[in-house]
Amino acid sequence: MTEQTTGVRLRGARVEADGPEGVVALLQDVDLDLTAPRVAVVGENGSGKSTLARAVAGLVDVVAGEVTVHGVDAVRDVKALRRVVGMVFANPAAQAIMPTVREDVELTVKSLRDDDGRRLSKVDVAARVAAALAEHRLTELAERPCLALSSGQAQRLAMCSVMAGRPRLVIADEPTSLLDGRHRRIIADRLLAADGFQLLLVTHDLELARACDDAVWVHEGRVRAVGPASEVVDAYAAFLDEAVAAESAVPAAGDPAAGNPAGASAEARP
Ligand SMILES: Nc1ncnc2c1ncn2[C@@H]1O[C@H](COP(=O)(O)OP(=O)(O)OP(=O)(O)O)[C@@H](O)[C@H]1O
Repeated sequence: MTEQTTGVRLRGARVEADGPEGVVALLQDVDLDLTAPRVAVVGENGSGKSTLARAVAGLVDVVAGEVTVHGVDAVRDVKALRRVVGMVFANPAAQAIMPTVREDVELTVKSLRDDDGRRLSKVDVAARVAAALAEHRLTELAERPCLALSSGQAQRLAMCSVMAGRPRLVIADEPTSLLDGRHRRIIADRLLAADGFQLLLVTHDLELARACDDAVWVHEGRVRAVGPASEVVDAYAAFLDEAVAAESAVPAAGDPAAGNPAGASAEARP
């Protein structure tokens, strides 16, 4: 068997969880070959996007099938997987490990090795940490305790610490959800540059998803569509529009606007 050494490959992947009525599949029959530099993952709440991201990151048990990430068997060799994958979680507060911003980035940089497999010198580490902090507009916050960061600052730190590890695959789960417009642009541009890494971007931000090369639409734990981002995102957006239209056509109890085409749209109602 030839091994795919770039990109992400899944074959028949299945993830399960224990539900009140027994085992349920959170993901099933997932076959994907993701080789584009930037791949968006879209889908409704609870469809399985984060589960897919976590399966690729080796953070959930894949009970059946194969997952290969840049040549690494993600199901059986999680230690090797750690060297090629960096993941930014939807909840950045859970991500910082060290007491201060600088130390958190430093921890990642210290794990790097030079081309000969040697540890980096102290001078090198300090220079790379300073560059990473500057790139993510965190220099002024370098000595701040991680626990004192605002949620948007914590999201930027999470991104900075992951990027500083120079992973071949960056998995970002809603990386801009907590950011103001300026920082959303900065982080989005950095991610979409996909400079030296492949990006797997889980997002509800369809503008961001469209800016990727390819997209995967996850629906009820299965891949509903995969292909060029503009096509997949357009299909998903049309599905959402239809779902909203169908819902607003059904009168809800105590809601006089429901079902009235001249009334408030579903989005406009609280
Ligand atoms: N450990 C678990 N045990 C049981 N069910 C789980 C578990 N983890 C996730 N789920 C369920 O699996 C489904 C998919 O969850 P997932 O977080 O992957 O969705 P998502 O597409 O990322 O959603 P969102 O857009 O809301 O973040 C959801 O119904 C969720 O409740």
